[in-house]
Amino acid sequence: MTDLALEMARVEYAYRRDVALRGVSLKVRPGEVVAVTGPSGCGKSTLLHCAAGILRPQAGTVALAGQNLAELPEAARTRLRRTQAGVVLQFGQLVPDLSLTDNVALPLLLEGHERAAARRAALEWLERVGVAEDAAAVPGELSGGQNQRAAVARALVTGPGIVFADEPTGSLDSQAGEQMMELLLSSARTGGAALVIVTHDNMVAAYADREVRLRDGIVQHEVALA
Ligand SMILES: Nc1ncnc2c1ncn2[C@@H]1O[C@H](COP(=O)(O)OP(=O)(O)OP(=O)(O)O)[C@@H](O)[C@H]1O
Repeated sequence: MTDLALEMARVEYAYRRDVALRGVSLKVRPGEVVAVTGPSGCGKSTLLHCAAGILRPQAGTVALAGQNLAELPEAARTRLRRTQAGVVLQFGQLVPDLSLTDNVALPLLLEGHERAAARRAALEWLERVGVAEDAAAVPGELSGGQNQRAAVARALVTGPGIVFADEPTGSLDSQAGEQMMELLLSSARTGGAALVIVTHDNMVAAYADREVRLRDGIVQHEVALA
């Protein structure tokens, strides 16, 4: 049996006063593309951060590649998160002082890969996402779209089983947004990764196999689109 890329069961998460998730369950199969939609404040980003192991839910479970995050010791959990879950945020969130190559190599270096090999792998991904000629530039010298492309390369360089993207087209115009979606989908396919995209954008949801709509911290409905 193939493990699910992601399995969330009855996940609850509250910030100090705000209850953001009230028992969310979600299964994502390997290679599947899921859009998470819903009104502002319904818990989409919180769901994504719990799924990617960035936030720890107060109740419920999250498993990546069949491994329950809560049952792992801290180091193994960090490692699983780094190697199994790629994350792309709205503004790329690259390290400003590092070149694109070093930004993309970073997750591999953190995993103990040798520097030359990490940089080679980073360059290969920068080439795939179409910004190889900017490899030596730092993020401040490049456009939002170029930085987003590098962020996609960084999310995929470790060969994760799943990529989480939070409003990946939010800072782009509609044409650049569509190019970003094509890139995310083709990159996920090349890397064999599932893709979970949090979005307000109907255009983005149209690329998904399934739409999961949240409302007030629970799944309101799921629709198969493919
Ligand atoms: N860091 C935080 N501290 C306190 N409350 C927060 C924090 N982040 C989110 N919240 C609250 O949790 C709830 C869910 O927020 P979340 O950002 O997950 O929703 P969202 O659907 O992603 O919203 P948007 O579409 O506007 O980005 C909201 O009520 C929000 O105000």
